[in-house]
Amino acid sequence: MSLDELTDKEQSSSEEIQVAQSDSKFRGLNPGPIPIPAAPSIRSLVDSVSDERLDVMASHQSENGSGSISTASSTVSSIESEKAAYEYLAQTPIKSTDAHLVEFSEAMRTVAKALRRVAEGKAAAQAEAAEWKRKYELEMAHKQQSKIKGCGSCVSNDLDKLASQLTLETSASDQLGCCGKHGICSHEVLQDVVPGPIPRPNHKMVGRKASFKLSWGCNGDKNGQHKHDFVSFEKGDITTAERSNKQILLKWESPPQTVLFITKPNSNNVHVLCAEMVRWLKEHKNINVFVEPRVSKELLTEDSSYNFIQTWDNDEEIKLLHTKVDLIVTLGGDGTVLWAASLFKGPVPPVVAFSLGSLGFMTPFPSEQYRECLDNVLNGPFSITLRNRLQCHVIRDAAKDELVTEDPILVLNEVTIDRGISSYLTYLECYCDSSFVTCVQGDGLIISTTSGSTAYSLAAGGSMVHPQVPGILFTPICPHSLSFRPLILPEYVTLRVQVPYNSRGHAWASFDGKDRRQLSPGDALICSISPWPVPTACVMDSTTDFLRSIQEGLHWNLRKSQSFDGPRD
Ligand SMILES: NC(=O)c1ccc[n+]([C@@H]2O[C@H](COP(=O)([O-])OP(=O)(O)OC[C@H]3O[C@@H](n4cnc5c(N)ncnc54)[C@H](O)[C@@H]3O)[C@@H](O)[C@H]2O)c1
Ligand SMILES: Nc1ncnc2c1ncn2[C@@H]1O[C@H](COP(=O)(O)OP(=O)(O)OP(=O)(O)O)[C@@H](O)[C@H]1O
Repeated sequence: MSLDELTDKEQSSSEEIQVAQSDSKFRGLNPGPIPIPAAPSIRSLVDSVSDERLDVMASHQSENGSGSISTASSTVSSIESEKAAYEYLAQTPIKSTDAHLVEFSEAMRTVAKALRRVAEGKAAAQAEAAEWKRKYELEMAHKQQSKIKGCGSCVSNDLDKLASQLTLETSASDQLGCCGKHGICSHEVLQDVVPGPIPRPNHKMVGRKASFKLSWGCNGDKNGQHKHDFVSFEKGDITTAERSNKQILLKWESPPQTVLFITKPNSNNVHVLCAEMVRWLKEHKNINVFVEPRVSKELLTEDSSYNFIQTWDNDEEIKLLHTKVDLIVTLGGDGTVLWAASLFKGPVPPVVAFSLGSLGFMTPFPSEQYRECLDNVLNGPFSITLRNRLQCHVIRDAAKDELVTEDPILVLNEVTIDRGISSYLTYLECYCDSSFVTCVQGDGLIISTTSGSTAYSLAAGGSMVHPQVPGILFTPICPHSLSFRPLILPEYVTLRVQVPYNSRGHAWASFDGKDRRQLSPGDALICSISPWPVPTACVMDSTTDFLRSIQEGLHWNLRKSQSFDGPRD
């Protein structure tokens, strides 16, 4: 076959070639029949080897240091392999036979496979490095917290459990219950006098945060206790009769004293209601109130009698808010709940979300009845939904040798990786723990919590999932494939999304619809469930509130009933 014929043939066989390449690249399995590559395709194979060479060179430091790649039959240097490929090309006469080409294609495939394996090893090493960094940070946090008075053994247990969760060996439900067998103690990290801004003279000193206990129970369950051993092996029988998660109740053990308000900006309704609620809480419940700096300024400008409100001045003080605040009240829509959650990079106090938005999926409390609702919550007990968050790390290829990586970002809804302003398909390699999942070619990918399942993931065709279901949703955005169905993965996995070196463009990650970050070829995003969920108060209970939201918010399965008259069996 002449070169001209080969060039003509390339057009028609390009799809086959792409499939063959992706087989060898991503699965490392027997790729099946090999299409005969045309001359320009040989060139592209060499180019792809060249691209991957960069990857291999970059990964030498994190590999065993030998600077060589081990394959089943031989050890090949990536640079040598490329050189050899070019030499081979130079030696191959234009009138080479199909057999030569097939042989060459096989050789290139073997090299590509080996390079791929090295690239995967590198990505795994990066993921591992990120985990170790987090463990180190945990250790530092542990040291800091051990200075703080409280339930010392609980802190250490908690951190141990947290660390073990990071190694992805325990389920979230196992972490629960540090102080008591059937609940969670809230007072591991509290101290008598908390650091922070100096209170104004007429401020009541905040001593300790309110103490509470969580218990698990459901209607008709008399003992109301959570069974930890939900999988037991007795007399040779395995049973799952006792479920890990039942409706969770929060019962105050000491009265809550401090409430933080987070409010939607630029809304007059919200502003008026906030001013009214703040005053009511102070005058009728003697509650200390924190508001955002913007709101503090607004209220004090209007009326100096609001001088009892407290606020913060900088990020360091925000980091301490969780040690002072018993309850968060949000006034707005779902976006305000997301905003409130984003302020807390660690533990989050229970959130009471009042609906002042249009949809209000996570805002079940009616603002008109705020007195009654707040009374119920302040007195307790009340049901909560523990909403998992995803902890996302961006790992930069360019910063692979640096000790300090970017801070993790916590999302309540989802992290989205999309094509941003690029007009090319996103090209993303996805791994779940150490297994290759798939390669996304389309507009992007949504990695969502179950709370986020009714947000962007839903719009992209994902399932709606009850927020207490322990899972992570993997939902493609406009995949250019006929068979890419969304997945739901277990909560204990770590997902890694990598922009491959041979990607045509950049990808963009956004976190709960905010904080867009560019991902360049070689960069990766690593996500796992965070140990810090967002506890949201329920009006009724988790399930009733969820069903009410999908029925009233989304008009789920709304259809006129069929009339009685008409044909019958
Ligand atoms: N095509 C889409 O549906 C699409 C596109 C971009 C972003 N979003 C969503 O918007 C969220 C950010 O919300 P925002 O209020 O800051 O932006 P926004 O003001 O653009 O509002 C987005 C809409 O999504 C709704 N929403 C948010 N979280 C939800 C949830 N968990 N369940 C059901 N509905 C939910 C909100 O009520 C609002 O109506 C992102 O996390 C993402 O899920 C959706
Ligand atoms: N306290 C806040 N500070 C800064 N931005 C906020 C705050 N609260 C909410 N936002 C932002 O304001 C936007 C609108 O908020 P929200 O979604 O609560 O209102 P909405 O759009 O009226 O309600 P819905 O989402 O139900 O339609 C969101 O993008 C959110 O991130």
